[in-house]
Amino acid sequence: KTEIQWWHAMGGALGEKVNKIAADFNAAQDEYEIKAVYKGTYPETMTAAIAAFRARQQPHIVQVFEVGTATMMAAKGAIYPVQQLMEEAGEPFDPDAYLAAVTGYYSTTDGRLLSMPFNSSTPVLYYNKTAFEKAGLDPEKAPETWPEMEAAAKKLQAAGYPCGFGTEWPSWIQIENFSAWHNEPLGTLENGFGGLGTELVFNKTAAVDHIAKLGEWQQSKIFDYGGRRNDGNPKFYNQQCAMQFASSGAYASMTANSKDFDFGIGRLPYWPDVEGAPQNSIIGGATLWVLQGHESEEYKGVAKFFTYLSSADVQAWWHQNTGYLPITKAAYEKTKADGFYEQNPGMDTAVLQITNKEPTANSKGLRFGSFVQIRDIIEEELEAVFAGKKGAQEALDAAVARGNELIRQFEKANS
Ligand SMILES: O=P(O)(O)OC[C@H](O)CO
Repeated sequence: KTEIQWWHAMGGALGEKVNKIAADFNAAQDEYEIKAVYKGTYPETMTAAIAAFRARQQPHIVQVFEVGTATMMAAKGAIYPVQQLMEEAGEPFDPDAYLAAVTGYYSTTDGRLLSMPFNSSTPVLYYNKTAFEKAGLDPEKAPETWPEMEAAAKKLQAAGYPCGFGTEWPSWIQIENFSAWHNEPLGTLENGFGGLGTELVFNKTAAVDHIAKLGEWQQSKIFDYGGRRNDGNPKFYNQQCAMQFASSGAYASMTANSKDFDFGIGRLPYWPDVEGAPQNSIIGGATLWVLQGHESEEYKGVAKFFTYLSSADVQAWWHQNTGYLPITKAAYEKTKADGFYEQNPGMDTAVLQITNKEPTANSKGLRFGSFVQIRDIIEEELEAVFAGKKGAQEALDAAVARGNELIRQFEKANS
């Protein structure tokens, strides 16, 4: 059998599901063997793949989170664009079968898909329904605005919960998606889609007041910071925080870890005084990038695997079991026809939220060079606010200045 290496960043409950997809593909045919290998967090997996490429030990497929897109695009000799791969492997492929919000993020300006859609997500609000009942809140209704969030958090604290809400992925949810949802720019030139000359501007938008509020709320634990990536989720699992912002793709681990209470899923709240809000949220999660340097027979196997992975059955199963978006129109239609959303209220929140309105220049996604490093900078500055060391304006000014420096370096290296 021809072996194909797939490096991924899906641990825990998600890792088991990735292994099942690989095992099912391996059992469904006898020419190719997919070896799924867990390489750690998203940043660790991306770094490992870059190092492996330099040492000529690269896998065929690597899962890269959405903020690595501009960096991967710039690594021209290292990547094998998927649309080209599918054509050269003679594999039937229709980019229009995927949701526009997903293909738009991962295509060149002339509409050619670069990486394979797989696990796209968007942030949502998970809330403890049992806690809502105890606090006299309606367990069937999530707070819709930030003032409603504050009021709900205070009631939950009065009912004995130490913290109102926490957040996963602080920059992704509280800055990047916050900006799109409020139709505010993160940067110029359509958030970087319009060219490498872009610059960050989120120190001049509604994001400043929002981060100031989070800093203020941290004092009374209406909001309680729990760390980067998904490090804060245990505070929700152990019922310290009664609400948690997290990826729609956190659903599998939410289900596995929330045995003692029921949870509901709501949309991201918005500030009613910001015109245009709520707009639409943007996708996160990851796609599968194919790396150069392997045999054409192996790439045929990669193409066959991608066809399998994108089939309505596999995608609908993945979506329904993980909370990641149904990335093809067929998987979405199948899920509706299955009656899944009636049986699982809230599981359509993510797809409704990314399609809430026609995307604007501020809400179709972001494409900034070195954004993996910029996100670290943003989170470092946010942590200074939450620790009471800096004001929101000062911290976001610093994040923008430091981020723009990296963007200028990236522009120089790639033009
Ligand atoms: O937890 P995920 O897979 O939805 O990813 C969240 C962020 O988009 C990662 O950059």
